[in-house]
Amino acid sequence: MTAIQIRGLRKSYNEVAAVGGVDLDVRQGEVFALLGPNGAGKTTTVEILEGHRHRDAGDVSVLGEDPGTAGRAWRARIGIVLQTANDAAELTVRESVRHYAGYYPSPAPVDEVIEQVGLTEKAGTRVKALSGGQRRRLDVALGVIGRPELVFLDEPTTGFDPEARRQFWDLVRSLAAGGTTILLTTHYLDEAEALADRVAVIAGGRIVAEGTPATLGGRSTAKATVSWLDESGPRSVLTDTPTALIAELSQGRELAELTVTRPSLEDTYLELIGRPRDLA
Ligand SMILES: Nc1ncnc2c1ncn2[C@@H]1O[C@H](COP(=O)(O)OP(=O)(O)OP(=O)(O)O)[C@@H](O)[C@H]1O
Repeated sequence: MTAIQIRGLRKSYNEVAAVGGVDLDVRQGEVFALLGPNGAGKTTTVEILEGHRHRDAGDVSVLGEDPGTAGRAWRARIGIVLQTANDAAELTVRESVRHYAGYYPSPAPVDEVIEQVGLTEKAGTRVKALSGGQRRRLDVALGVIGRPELVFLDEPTTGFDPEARRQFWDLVRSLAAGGTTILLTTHYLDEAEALADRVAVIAGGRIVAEGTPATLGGRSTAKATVSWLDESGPRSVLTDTPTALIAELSQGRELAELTVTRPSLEDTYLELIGRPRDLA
């Protein structure tokens, strides 16, 4: 089953193309990450999927409906984690989550969701007294309280400390394990690698690559770099067969400072966005 289907999506702002013909499928139950530099068109695409922005052209289906015309019942099936709304600062965390629960036909238990986002100790604290990272976790709680089938997470861990990021990743994994489809935008390549079943890279309003984090842009078949130190200094060779090369070089002796590396997701990503026109 397809949760999101996009065909030929276009959107311009005053003649400037923000999204210039995007095709994309997100399967039900998968965690899909949309990557791309600032201004690439991620937010525009996501806002169209959320029904918050009109498109100029193309077909879009989200949970079987066109977000441009879908009604309240559809809206209750999706969860949107906004980049920090500043309302309800006087309410406590629990009051705030309870308030949002009232908008949905079958919300999750309030305290369970507060626990899931790691805010149990802050449940009685006023929203205005939360730290930035805690506030962000509350945003997530508000986005998932309605037990959505599909959750949009827009740069969810910006400003999190490393421990909070790991906890947040666990939360995303537990949502995914429960069958929730997740569309994530992020600038953190390690986050995409840790969470996403598939990723797409968008640059200049077009998809320039799509695949699993392991195979994106031919990463899994890329040559390996074998590096070591010999009498003449540091050496490095790019090869398809690192094992054979090391066997030949070492002849049974130790090679100093030996490493074998393949392109990281970040290396591949940077290469992809550096020459999007070649690949489009
Ligand atoms: N309301 C708007 N009016 C005019 N231009 C806009 C508007 N919103 C976005 N744009 C332009 O559309 C392009 C795509 O913007 P978008 O916000 O979709 O990018 P993004 O990939 O989400 O970037 P970021 O990583 O910075 O959030 C940019 O060139 C941006 O300046």
